[in-house]
Amino acid sequence: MPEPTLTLAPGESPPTARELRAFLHGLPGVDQVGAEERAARLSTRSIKTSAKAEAIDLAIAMVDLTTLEGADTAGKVRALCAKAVRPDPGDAEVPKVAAVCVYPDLVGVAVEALRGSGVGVASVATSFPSGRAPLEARLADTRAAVAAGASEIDMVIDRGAFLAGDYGKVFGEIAAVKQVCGGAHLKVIFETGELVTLDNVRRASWLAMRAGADFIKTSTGKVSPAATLPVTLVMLEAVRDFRAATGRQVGVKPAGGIRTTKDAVRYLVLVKEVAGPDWLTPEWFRLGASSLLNDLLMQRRKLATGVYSGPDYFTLD
Ligand SMILES: O=C[C@H](O)COP(=O)(O)O
Repeated sequence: MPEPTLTLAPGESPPTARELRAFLHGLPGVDQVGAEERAARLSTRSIKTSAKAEAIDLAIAMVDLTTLEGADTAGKVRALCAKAVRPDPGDAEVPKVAAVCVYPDLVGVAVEALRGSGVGVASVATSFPSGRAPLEARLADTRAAVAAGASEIDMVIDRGAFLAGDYGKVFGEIAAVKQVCGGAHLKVIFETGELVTLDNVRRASWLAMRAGADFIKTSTGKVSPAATLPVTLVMLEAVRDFRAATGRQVGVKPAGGIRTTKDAVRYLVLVKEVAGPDWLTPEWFRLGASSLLNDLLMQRRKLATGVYSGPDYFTLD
């Protein structure tokens, strides 16, 4: 990996567009076949029953429980928040999730419902999911979400600018959003299904981390393909190498299309094998999902009781 010559110290001026391009195109190319093969190999790894129980609880604690529909209501968000704090009303041992993720206008409702619970409130500010709005509008969206109490902001990058090679624009926008985040953590969404190649995923990862991302996130959940194991593998390599180069740890959040316990466990194996156990906590790894939690709860109950409760047992995610 190249030396971290472009890392920004506080107050330091950002790299020029030319420097960024040279840096990002100087990153080693991703061996696409190798990445896919390694992800497939790790995904077949089986884990013992006791380890599976631990993995399920860890996965629950890592969920960003998400609702991002045009039809979302305050009532739906309140119900989701209750579920986030107490995922299984019949079992107080089930951990709470990491955060509830909503549109900016519903942040206040979630903040109120989650007060004192320790569950975070994440908001997809920046004109999610397309990001197609003037920067000022995206910054205003972010400011409003932070002012309403969001502890985490999930921003989308301008994929058009990125694909056109306008890395300076993307860098500047991430840095600007980071600035208005204040104390809120910034997750930067690449929409990897639109980035075409794994080389681009690696470039976007380094670009976002250098611009100040606290987390890098695969997808909005609105574009297919969304999260995949090979894409997440490349992002996990990037955060591992970035920490080795700069000393700063950045989290990873695959999101979109993650629906089963089997999928979740595959991601956890990938985290441990690629980035390492330091990332195996909700502080550094999240699963963005609107309909994963119920499967985790059903599999958890089945492991504990031997009986499969069925999808009707739990309230909707
Ligand atoms: O950020 C999270 C995603 O929007 C969730 O996607 P999903 O509905 O496919 O689980």
